[in-house]
Amino acid sequence: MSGPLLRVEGLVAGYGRPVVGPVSLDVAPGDVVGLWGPNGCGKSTLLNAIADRADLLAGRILRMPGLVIAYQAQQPVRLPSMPVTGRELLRCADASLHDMPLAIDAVLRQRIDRLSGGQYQLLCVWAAIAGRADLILLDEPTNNLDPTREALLIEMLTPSRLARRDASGAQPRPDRGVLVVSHERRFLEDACSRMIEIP
Ligand SMILES: Nc1ncnc2c1ncn2[C@@H]1O[C@H](COP(=O)(O)OP(=O)(O)OP(=O)(O)O)[C@@H](O)[C@H]1O
Repeated sequence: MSGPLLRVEGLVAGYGRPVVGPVSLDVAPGDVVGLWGPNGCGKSTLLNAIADRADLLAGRILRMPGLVIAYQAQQPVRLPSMPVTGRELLRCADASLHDMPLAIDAVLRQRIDRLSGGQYQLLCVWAAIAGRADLILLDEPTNNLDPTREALLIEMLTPSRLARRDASGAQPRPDRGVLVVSHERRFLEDACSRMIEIP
């Protein structure tokens, strides 16, 4: 693979009217890129535009041909009644159970509507990270997480954990990228290879 997974050039995005931009950035294989900025500056809107959920009002978004994107929303949808287990949720997301942290393994048999906010958040992040996506978009993934689980999330985002293995299973390849939004600057400094500030 050569070239970036994603290239954003002079992007202005919004909902009928512009709320963010112009912004330019690249996400290359192996990158974990943080988007930081104050509440309301348009971080989620930028992710939404990349995931085709907001209006692209100027500029352009170039995606590697065949790029598979996983998108973790700021508030993962959870209805009052969802009689689905953690394991079934991961199966729907085509997420691997390989190398899964114990904290996630512990909730696999439970119904997702009975998980705590932090348990559900971490499960959803794993569903995005451990699936087949080449580019993973995470919006405020630390929501509801205690310090232990936040440290676990940082570990889940290390390049060696994100890398896919080749056919022999031996050689991890840095062929995936992550774009992560947070208003927590310290988390991004610890988790990301690079940060971009949205004014
Ligand atoms: N669906 C929508 N329709 C219209 N305006 C919206 C919509 N979603 C967000 N906005 C507006 O876009 C602006 C940017 O919101 P956005 O959620 O992208 O900011 P953010 O930087 O992610 O904020 P936060 O840190 O609080 O999550 C805000 O003024 C918000 O009111």
